Amino acid sequence: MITMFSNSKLLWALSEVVNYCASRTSLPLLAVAGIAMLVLILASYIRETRQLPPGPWSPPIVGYLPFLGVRHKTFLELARQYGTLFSARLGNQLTIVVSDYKLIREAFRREEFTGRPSTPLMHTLDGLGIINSEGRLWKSQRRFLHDKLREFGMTYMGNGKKIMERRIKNEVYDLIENLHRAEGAPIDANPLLALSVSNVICGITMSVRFSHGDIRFERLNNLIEEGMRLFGEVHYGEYIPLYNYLPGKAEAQEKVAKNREEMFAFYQTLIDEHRETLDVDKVRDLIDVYLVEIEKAKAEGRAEELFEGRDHDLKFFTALQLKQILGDLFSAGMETIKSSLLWMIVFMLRNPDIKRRVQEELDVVVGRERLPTIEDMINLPYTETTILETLRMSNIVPLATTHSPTKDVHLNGYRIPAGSQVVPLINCVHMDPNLWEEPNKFNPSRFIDDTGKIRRPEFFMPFGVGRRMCLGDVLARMEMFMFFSCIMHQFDIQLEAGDALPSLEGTVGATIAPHAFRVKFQPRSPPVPAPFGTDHLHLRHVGAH
Ligand code: HEM
Repeated sequence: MITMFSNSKLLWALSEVVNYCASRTSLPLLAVAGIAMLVLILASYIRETRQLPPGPWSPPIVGYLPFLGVRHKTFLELARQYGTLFSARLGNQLTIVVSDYKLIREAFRREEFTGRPSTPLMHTLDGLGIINSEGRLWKSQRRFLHDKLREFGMTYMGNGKKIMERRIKNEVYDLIENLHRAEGAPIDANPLLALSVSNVICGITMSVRFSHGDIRFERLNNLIEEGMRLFGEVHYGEYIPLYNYLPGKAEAQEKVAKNREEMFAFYQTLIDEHRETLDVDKVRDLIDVYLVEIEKAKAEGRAEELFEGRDHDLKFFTALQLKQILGDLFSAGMETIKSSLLWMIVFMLRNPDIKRRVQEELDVVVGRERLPTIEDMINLPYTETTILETLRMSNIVPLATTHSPTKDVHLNGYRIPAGSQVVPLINCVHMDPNLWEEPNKFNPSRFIDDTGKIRRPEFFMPFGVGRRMCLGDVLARMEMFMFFSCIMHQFDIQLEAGDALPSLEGTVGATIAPHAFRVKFQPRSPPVPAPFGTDHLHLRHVGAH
């Protein structure tokens, strides 16, 4: 406690008095000095707590954790009670929740809010990668990835758009072929979407595509799913470190580390293969991009400085940072798109009028002779706003990622201490009746202005905002448009007679995804000649067929 308040000269002087009295064994003086010190500590604690945003009372040690339930829902309730900026102690972590869109924008544009909280999970990941890194490593990696991913087509500008469209189109055509195979019978679309969406991101990062029924893909997916479940199990340990020592919890933690090792072994095989065939003048994917950087740094004798000197495995050619980047992009780029597409299907099943309007727009603008392309996006405002409305209502990442101030800062008159966890409550912004008319109604037209153009209000923030906003938003928008428009163009999606409408309550995991449901993909007539039998660039199939 004394070290906690070491900046207070008065406390320091008092502690000197206590030490002096203790050395002279002057008991009455010692008691008085001790009490004075306790009073000062208490006063200082109260003063500091008073400067924090208001929030619910909570017991010591566990804080508000026992009452937390489903985090984004509980936070919504607390925001209604304590306002747009509130604080709550969760175990040993102070959490600050922001639900006013202007405050979220104000905070997240500031450099100080780009830190990540220091929790046991963050330590497992060694602060490497892009999602969990911070400081100089994050800054340099974010700039590097931003530039390199643009070169691979993650841009709306120039030739890049065409490159990316070609990648996505191939996966869309494969998906359509696979959906046709179901011959209109009810299916769970989840695994097929997971495969197609994974192939897009794995193509960009590792030149790998998986086939339907591929055991390596199933294993990777199982590892990710198990990772999510295990993360749920050790979740309290993020707030109460001793929790991880309870029976069963240490094993769960060990399993998290083991799964990560297995995934990294998979990436390592691919990295080794890339290294053997590397042509520095002909980079194929993100692995090559990193290998070229690493080779360059080695040749210039600055390998130790690469990645801010954090990747201690570089000298063993195992490139830990590269593996964490591959893992980050795979997990961030797969689950999000897949869940969003599943929600689009759910909303279409629940709103047949809107489904018909989307199909009419596609038929008029694209016609029945070909499939939609990225070029059509600008002429398909109703299709595009149906995607935006899905993002608004599904809130698949309701709490974005947790930020942590790198130093004490002030926001809206309150003190936000360094190291606290700052959470933007995006679901609150997206469902606020003061910002959206009838927020519970699925209405794509709310994104269309009087001139028929698409408008994106500044309180629409599915990709987060500020310096750490989503790095893959351009890819995400292209993918969602291509997959959704082509599915809607080719199929009429329907429920099996007697099946209940899929619920709007999602399953909380890495994203909020719809509960499992079955849907029929009825080919639309007249049949569309699709350019199937696709060209898969230079991608390599891995695993068994
Ligand atoms: C519908 C699809 C997606 C949604 C809704 C989404 C949403 C988000 C959100 C809310 C954040 C956190 C922003 C913050 O905390 O300030 C984020 C971060 C991130 N996203 Fe996405 N995302 C999507 C797709 C993608 C894709 C396809 C990629 C892959 C390239 C990707 C890569 C990332 C990365 C790397 C970060 C961390 C950025 C950083 O820490 O600097 N996301 N995303």
